[in-house]
Amino acid sequence: MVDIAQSIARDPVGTTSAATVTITGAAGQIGYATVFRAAAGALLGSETPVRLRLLEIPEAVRAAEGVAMELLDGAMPLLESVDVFDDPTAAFDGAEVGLLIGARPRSKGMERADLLSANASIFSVQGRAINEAAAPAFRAVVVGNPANTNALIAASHAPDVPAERFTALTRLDHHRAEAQLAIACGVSVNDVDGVAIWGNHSTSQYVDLTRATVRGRPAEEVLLEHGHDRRWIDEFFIPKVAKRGAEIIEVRGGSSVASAAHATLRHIRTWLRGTPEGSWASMAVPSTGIHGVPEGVVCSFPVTCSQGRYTIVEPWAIADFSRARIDRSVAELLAEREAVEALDLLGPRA
Ligand SMILES: NC(=O)C1=CN([C@@H]2O[C@H](COP(=O)(O)OP(=O)(O)OC[C@H]3O[C@@H](n4cnc5c(N)ncnc54)[C@H](O)[C@@H]3O)[C@@H](O)[C@H]2O)C=CC1
Ligand SMILES: O=C([O-])CC(=O)C(=O)O
Repeated sequence: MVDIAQSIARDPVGTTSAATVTITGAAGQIGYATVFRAAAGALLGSETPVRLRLLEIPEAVRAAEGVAMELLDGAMPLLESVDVFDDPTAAFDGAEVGLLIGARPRSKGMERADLLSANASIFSVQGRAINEAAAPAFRAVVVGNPANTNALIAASHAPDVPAERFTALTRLDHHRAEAQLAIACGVSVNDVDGVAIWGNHSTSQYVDLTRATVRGRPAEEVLLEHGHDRRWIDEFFIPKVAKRGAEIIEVRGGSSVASAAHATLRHIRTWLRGTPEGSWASMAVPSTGIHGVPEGVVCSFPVTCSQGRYTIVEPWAIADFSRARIDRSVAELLAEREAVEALDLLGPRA
């Protein structure tokens, strides 16, 4: 079977064959915000037709059918088909891309760690379904929280699918960091580059500006000109980005939806279509032991992408300032791993 990334890379202008995309939690908020844009070309490009397979729990299947009806009502030229399932194995049949969104969101006052026991079992079931039914080229992004550890669980139950195909979403954090950096420097997001998110998609994440640039100059130098020193980065900027999810819940009255959908689409699009020359994105991926992060956790790193493959950026001399923060977030990932091991949720590949 042709890998969808190679197919897109080979023929970016017109005759790419349809891709099968499974979206879980399709009747939920992020699902609803994602499916229409996926059907309109924002996921795989405006040349690639899509076959959407929507997975929901039985209680929400009717709502998902309503979403499918609306998709049909859009008369969307790229939408080849849309089907609704409550059986994970049927939903992942032939899937080349999986957007694993379906899970409970947190509400006011909850930490993302509180979702571990509520959501983890979903991903063992889906990992097994993917192992059984997905296409050989399958790639997944896990959005449902705690996203990194849910991706680890899914991968552990899918031993026949390469582990590196299970990733988790930290692109939203990456976008948040770009936006806050641009605001602090009074420039457009188009003028900033090189931010990186390390570790867990949680408040322990390390938002790294050490390689970031603003109009090609070191971001820390430009921030200083705007009155923002290293202390400001540590005490204001990093927590601002890491706690943005809670701030949105506080202000909007519900967790991030459209920005999460947008980041999910960009994550897959970047993976399949590549990062611009000299630039990187942040993705949570199974650690290879690189950058001092042990194997056995799904950790966010700066990555470059080309032809459907991502590569964690080459190790650089990480300052003590950064090292301590990366290690703290990795320690949290290791603790989450221990917690799911204790719940017996890791599968045969663990
Ligand atoms: N990684 C990230 O950057 C972000 C992650 N999230 C997470 O995304 C997840 C979804 O958020 P929302 O869409 O706002 O929640 P929602 O409650 O609006 O929708 C979740 C949907 O998932 C469905 N679902 C639950 N269990 C399922 C299963 N086993 N199979 C298929 N579908 C299932 C529910 O029926 C519901 O329709 C939450 O866990 C949230 O914390 C949210 C924002 C950002
Ligand atoms: O904070 C939450 O619960 C939702 C989320 O993951 C985010 O907005 O980053």
